[in-house]
Amino acid sequence: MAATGLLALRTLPGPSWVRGSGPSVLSRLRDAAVVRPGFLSTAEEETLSRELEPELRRRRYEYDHWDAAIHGFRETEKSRWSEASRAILQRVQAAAFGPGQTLLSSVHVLDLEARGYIKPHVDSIKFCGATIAGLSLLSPSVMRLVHTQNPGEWLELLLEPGSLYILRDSARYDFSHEILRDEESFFGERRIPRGRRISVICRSLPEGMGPGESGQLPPAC
Ligand SMILES: O=C(O)CCC(=O)C(=O)O
Ligand SMILES: [Fe+2]
Ligand SMILES: [Mn+2]
Repeated sequence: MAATGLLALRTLPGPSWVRGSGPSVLSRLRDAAVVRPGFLSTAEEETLSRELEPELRRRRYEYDHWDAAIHGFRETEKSRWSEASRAILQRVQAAAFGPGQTLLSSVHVLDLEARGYIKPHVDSIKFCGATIAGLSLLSPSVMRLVHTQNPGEWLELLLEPGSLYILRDSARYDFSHEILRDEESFFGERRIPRGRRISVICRSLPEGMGPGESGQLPPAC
């Protein structure tokens, strides 16, 4: 029994927080769709949510028109951070971005209420570069990636509080991403009940765009 268990473990096609439609997509996106569970310590999670909470609370949740990608959310673009949070964001930068990549000067903070969700979309290639890196706080959620040309190819990422996800290159350009609504929030067979979730998202600038030009960016990507 033990030997069979070990063998099964060793032949699993990916880590237990990434699932996919098959071994090919899992291995192709191994470095392009990455989840690092426990990236934040509990103290770091608290640092971020304590800093964000008062700013978010001033805003109302939006339940947009039918064609909007995000439902049941409030958000802010934040460029001034406490020293403790800056240290966290620097760790994200070191973990997710290459030395040649410039980041958007403000960080996108998105607060999804428990019944909020994000429909499939690809972030604008005009305003965002090759890499998107997001920290998740408060509630677990499932992010699904679906190949835009071949919907039979998909990945699901289990985003626990304190985790960091990174989407880059093919995962960012060739796949849509979405955050599943509570009724559909399953990671395989496993039900992932959705509560309120805050994400803190860093993005690179499109290649060839200098940091000086980022002042003209729209409020969200
Ligand atoms: O909340 C997230 O982690 C992703 C948000 C997102 O996809 C977006 O704002 O474009
Ligand atoms: Fe997005
Ligand atoms: Mn967006």
